[in-house]
Amino acid sequence: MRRRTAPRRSPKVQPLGPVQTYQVDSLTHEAKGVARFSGKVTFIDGALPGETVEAQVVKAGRRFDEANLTRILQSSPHRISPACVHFAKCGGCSFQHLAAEQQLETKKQWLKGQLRNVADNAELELLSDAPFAYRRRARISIQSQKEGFQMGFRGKSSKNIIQIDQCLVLTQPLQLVYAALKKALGNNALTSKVGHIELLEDTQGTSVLFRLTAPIAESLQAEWQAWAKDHDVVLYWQQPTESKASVAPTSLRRYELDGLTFQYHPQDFIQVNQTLNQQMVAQAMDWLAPNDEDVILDLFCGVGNFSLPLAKRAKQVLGIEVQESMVEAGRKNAQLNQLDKVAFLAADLTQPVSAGLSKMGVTKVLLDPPRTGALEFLDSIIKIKPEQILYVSCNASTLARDAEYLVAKGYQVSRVSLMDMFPQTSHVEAMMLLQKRSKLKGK
Ligand SMILES: C[S@@+](CC[C@H](N)C(=O)[O-])C[C@H]1O[C@@H](n2cnc3c(N)ncnc32)[C@H](O)[C@@H]1O
Ligand code: SF4
Repeated sequence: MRRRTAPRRSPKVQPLGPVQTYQVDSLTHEAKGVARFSGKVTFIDGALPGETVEAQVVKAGRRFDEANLTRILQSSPHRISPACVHFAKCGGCSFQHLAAEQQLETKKQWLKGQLRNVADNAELELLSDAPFAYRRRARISIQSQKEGFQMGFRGKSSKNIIQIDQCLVLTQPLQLVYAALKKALGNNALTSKVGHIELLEDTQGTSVLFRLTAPIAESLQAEWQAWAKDHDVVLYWQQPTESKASVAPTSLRRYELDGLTFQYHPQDFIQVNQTLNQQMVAQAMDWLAPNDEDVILDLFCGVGNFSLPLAKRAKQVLGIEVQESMVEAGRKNAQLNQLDKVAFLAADLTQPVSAGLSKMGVTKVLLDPPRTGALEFLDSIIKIKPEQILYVSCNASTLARDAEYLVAKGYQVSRVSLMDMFPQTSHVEAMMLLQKRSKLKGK
């Protein structure tokens, strides 16, 4: 018997509010203008501090409203014309309407505000580089439609894919690959069998990884291999049944840093901004100043981006990472670079690690956790009593939370730096050096 399905309830659509005039006071870290109307906070997409704008409420809440900018009555002196034609719709960038130096100022203020309880007096140092053409990795979405296909990124205010012709934050070689791909995919049988495409640029050149949603014929695969050869691109395929593409050891990727070579699978984590990564690792070596008496833990170590440079300078280094495949890559990278003072361990750092860490005589700890931070592992770090902790963070609020915990347990913030890894976006990366308080007092 056929089951009757309940009629789908359409989502409740809120009626649009009237267009009203707002004075914009400040900017959220997600680049929304903050204004008040009759005392109620309103977040206005696209509005800048100091501006008088007209906006229409699109979502009314109990505590705040969200509104769309309809007209700028008085513009901010820091407003600029976005360089990318897709900026209004594309969810990839949020700050292109704000001058580069003001973007940095906004990020500095946001980071300072987050760290006010632990580093109120610390001078905020800065690492930054080119405002565009910095992304050496990107994930492109593909959506096949009757009338053609969409290739691009998710939209700002919807999950829909926005058709992108050129993305200015990609490195120049990736922009060329993107354009060539877009041309070749038009009307090609592959288009309806691909969900995502991953682009990568490193010391090996550029690569394209197709994440297939359905198997494809060998002849089609051969056709694309020929395309890749013509465009000097390495091609990888992730089959619909695979969680990661199968890649032969001879086809692994490589990048270089600090005179070292790092080999990795094209889907392993690597830092997206190559220049900033070089500056960041150099700064970490400078601040932590590893020497031949230091025993150092590199937590959340990936394929050894910090562990190997540390191992060039320290007595002993242990890198810990949850992904077995990256731990294995770290070990191979140590061999590749003939570094024998570094070991790697696979462990989940949301749990205590039973590897006798407190007996190692650890002097310094470097940690670079994901956005969620490292709260669960902080007690384990404190137990080891390192003299210094270098915290690399991609989320200022979890950094602030973790730093407050460490400060309460006897550490003191000595240096903080904003690292502008992702210009034009609201992402804030930071580095913080903490010293054991007794050490600072010379006890
Ligand atoms: C921000 S990346 C940093 C990687 C590396 N330090 C680098 O610079 O390339 C964070 C790393 O933490 C790892 N990770 C995430 N959750 C983890 C966990 N619970 N335990 C251990 N490692 C974890 C990820 O696999 C990733 O490699
Ligand atoms: S991510 Fe690329 S396409 Fe999207 S707005 Fe930024 S520069 Fe333009």
